[in-house]
Amino acid sequence: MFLPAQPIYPVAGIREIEARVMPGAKPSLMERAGRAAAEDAVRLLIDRPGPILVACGPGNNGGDGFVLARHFRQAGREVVAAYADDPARMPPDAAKALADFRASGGEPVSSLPAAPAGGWALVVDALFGIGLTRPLEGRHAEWIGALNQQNAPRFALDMPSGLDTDTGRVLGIAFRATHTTTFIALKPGLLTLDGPDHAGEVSVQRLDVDAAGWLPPLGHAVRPSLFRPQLTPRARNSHKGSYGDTAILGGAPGMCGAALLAARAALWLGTGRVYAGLLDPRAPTVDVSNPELMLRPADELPEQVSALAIGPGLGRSDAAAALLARSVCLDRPLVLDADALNLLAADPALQRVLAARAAPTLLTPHPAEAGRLLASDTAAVQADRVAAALELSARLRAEVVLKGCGSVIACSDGRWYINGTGHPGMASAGMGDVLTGLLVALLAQGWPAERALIGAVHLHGAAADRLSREGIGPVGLTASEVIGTARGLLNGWLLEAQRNGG
Ligand SMILES: NC(=O)C1=CN([C@@H]2O[C@H](COP(=O)(O)OP(=O)(O)OC[C@H]3O[C@@H](n4cnc5c(N)ncnc54)[C@H](OP(=O)(O)O)[C@@H]3O)[C@@H](O)[C@H]2O)[C@@H](O)CC1
Ligand SMILES: Nc1ncnc2c1ncn2[C@@H]1O[C@H](COP(=O)(O)OP(=O)(O)O)[C@@H](O)[C@H]1O
Ligand SMILES: [K+]
Repeated sequence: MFLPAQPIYPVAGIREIEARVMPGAKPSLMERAGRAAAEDAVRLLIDRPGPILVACGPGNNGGDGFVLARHFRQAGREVVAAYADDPARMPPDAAKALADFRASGGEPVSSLPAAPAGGWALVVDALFGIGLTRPLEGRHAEWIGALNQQNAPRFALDMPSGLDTDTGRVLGIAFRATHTTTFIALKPGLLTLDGPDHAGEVSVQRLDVDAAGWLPPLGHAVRPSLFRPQLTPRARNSHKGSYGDTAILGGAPGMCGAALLAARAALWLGTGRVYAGLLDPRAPTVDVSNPELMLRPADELPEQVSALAIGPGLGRSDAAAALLARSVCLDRPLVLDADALNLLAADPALQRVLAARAAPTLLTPHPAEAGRLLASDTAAVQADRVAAALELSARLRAEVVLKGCGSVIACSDGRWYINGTGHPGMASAGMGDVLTGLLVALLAQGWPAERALIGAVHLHGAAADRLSREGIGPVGLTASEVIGTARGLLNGWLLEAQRNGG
């Protein structure tokens, strides 16, 4: 279960690795890629008779497509390869793949044929991979539009054509794959923004290339192995002081629920004692469904907690700003969320104080909050989520999660992660507050900042995924429901870790 985290490389990294593979290596990378993709495709073809359509593009991605097409031809399968670019401009490996396809008796057609009566058995996109440099238009865009209409499994080689490899942005139009086989290693664009909607199920074919051996990766896809060292059993001889105290600050008039959600999440995830400091003078003094919580006026909280979170339902009043300024000065692990981030964005002096903190700072912005913090906007952040998260992390010397589809976690030393759990059912009010509560709970129990952030983000999404599998979501999933399931999952991982060697 605790599989190693998979490396992720942007285009520049893949190119660097590719350049280090011995030029004359046999079989060539393209032969390996086309064959490996064909092997993955066989799985998609089970019980699907009929011809395979392979759309090949002008570069090496097209070459991979011709290798795949040749393998299927040689296996006796009917294949139609569509190719309408200029063979004179083909890179040498791709030209050889085309020649080999012809030598096997195949001949490409130059327009995209209509589907046969029984439909295609499989539609393969070998138009563009990591070499896409600009938005697709004209014939290429038309082909992709037509391929997306086919009622068959849609299989992308390396990248769905039209998806930007480094950012997951759609450049004009993009192939909507049900499955993608990507070569050498994962790429950010498969995992964040529009990537997951276009890549479908992703399989990595390493092609016998030891990518991490050539180029130590800065990026990884999140797996529980990244926080496995924290999954240790509780000492029998322990007490509530052993599991930390935490305080959640927020709860302005009309927004107490946000702070209570975070506080509940912190309690249910194992914090020894949880305080909620509420700004609303008419806030409840007890949470009847969780009377374990200690509700206090925001300025009457103990300051010596193990970890602190500020932001859920905080608002932007003067009192909120004063509370934030005080919190930033406490020498404790500190999570900033929601309006704490908005107040911070408007206060450059406070940003300098924050960046000089000795204790860990963790920021949990969604794209709009990240845009304000970077003095840019949501669109600029979404245009390159990894870069935006890294910039924020470096500027404020903080660990950052940029939330949304494929949450990006950036660390101030330049390493980054993309989380794969979670779904659009989480786009519902209060979900971010629950993440803040999970995170501060792990910090209070002594998890180091980076592992706590990775663990909380992964757990949050995994809990929502489990609920969805049970029919609780995606539609109508509530943030409260995620809390109990997250508790169950964390306990499950703890048990699993003990079974696998304590
Ligand atoms: N790296 C590896 O280790 C391995 C790589 N392999 C494979 O090679 C792929 C990378 O190949 P690649 O570099 O030839 O790029 P690719 O994606 O085929 O496209 C480039 C072509 O598209 C063109 N073009 C670009 N944008 C365009 C647009 N909007 N509209 C129209 N044209 C556009 C561009 O032309 P230009 O920009 O020069 O006009 C050029 O002709 C990689 O994804 C993988 O599949 C595997 O074989 C083995 C291991
Ligand atoms: N489409 C999605 N896919 C995966 N996770 C999502 C998606 N939409 C929202 N989420 C997650 O749900 C949470 C929403 O947080 P946030 O935007 O702060 O909401 P709120 O302010 O309502 O609490 C984040 O952790 C985010 O990553
Ligand atoms: K492709």
